[in-house]
Amino acid sequence: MHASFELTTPRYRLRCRGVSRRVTADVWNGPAVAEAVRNGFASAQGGRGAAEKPVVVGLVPFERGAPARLWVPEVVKWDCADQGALPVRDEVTDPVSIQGSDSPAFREWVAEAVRRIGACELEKVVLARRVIVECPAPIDCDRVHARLRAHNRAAFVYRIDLPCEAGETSSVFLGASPELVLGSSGRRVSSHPLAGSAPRLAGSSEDRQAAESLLASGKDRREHLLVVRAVGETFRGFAEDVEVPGEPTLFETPVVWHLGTRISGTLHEGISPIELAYALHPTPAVGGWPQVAAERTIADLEDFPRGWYAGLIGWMDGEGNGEWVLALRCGIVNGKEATVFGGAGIVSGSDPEKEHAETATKMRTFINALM
Ligand SMILES: C=C(O[C@@H]1C=C(C(=O)O)C=C[C@H]1O)C(=O)O
Repeated sequence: MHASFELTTPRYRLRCRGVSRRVTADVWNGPAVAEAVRNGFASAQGGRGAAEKPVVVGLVPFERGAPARLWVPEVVKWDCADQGALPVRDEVTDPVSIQGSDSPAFREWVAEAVRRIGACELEKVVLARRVIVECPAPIDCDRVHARLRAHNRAAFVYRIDLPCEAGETSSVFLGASPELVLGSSGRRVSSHPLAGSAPRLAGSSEDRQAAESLLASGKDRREHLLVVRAVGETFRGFAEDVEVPGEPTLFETPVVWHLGTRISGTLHEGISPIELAYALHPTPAVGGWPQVAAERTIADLEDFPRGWYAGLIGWMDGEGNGEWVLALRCGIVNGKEATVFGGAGIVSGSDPEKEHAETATKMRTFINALM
């Protein structure tokens, strides 16, 4: 099977090919997945066609309970992060059509979520929508990938071949995520949840003003705090010396400002980081709070399955090192067509028009690389 997995971060570039061992992760249970990963490492070690120091890479879907796709690749290549300018062919691609760029349905979902929040059914839910871009010729994934990397140097940029369902052509999942759900270095673990967003503005003083207003916004701070509280609580169940800063800081991508908080700790002895990743996911940065009510609201309102969007993408080795990031600012390319995803956190006081605009801003990360 031709399985290609690439992750470029500010610190390294990981490129994998082929499948040496599959890791069966059909049950949504962190310890069981950790055990399957350990078995994958054990059987890959010394096995024919295995990489020297095996890693497990793959994807965990958004939906709790749906199977993850994890494997030990055959060929693993580590490099330094991209240095200098990237060669990017910059011819313009005009799409044939863009479906869903204006979504009255999304505004209705937001209004309905605000109503449910007002009725105390939940405090926060992240609602997403998708746009389908059709291009005149098959989309050049190498070009989109190079542009994502060139434009998003601080991001986790990924490119993964998605398996084909019977009768379907294969598709490629590409994106530039700003959000680390779990990084681990031995037993040291950290997370950098983001929630609360404002679009970047053209003038530098206007842009700075937008950032300061975000930092001062009560609505965005509440939205952010729900995520930080949930991630901090989960960390405390799995780690010691947990540090949760009291104040968020500003985090920028080329298109949007976010509020972010870096949470850290030391994993309890004998716990695999994948167990903590499973316990964290999906955080209220992409689901909501309380979790079950938010997931029910997403299932009730959104009209498409999220699949890998808002899931986890990452890698880990047998020594506790790894990084799992959120599959955001992404699209799935299939021939001439790209399906692009974007979501926004809804809390009391959310305005449907502004949330619609926020999802469009987030989708620009991918669309700017496509066109
Ligand atoms: C849901 C997305 O982004 C998430 C939602 C955010 C928000 O609502 O402010 C911010 C960062 C992400 O955690 C997305 O990019 O699709």
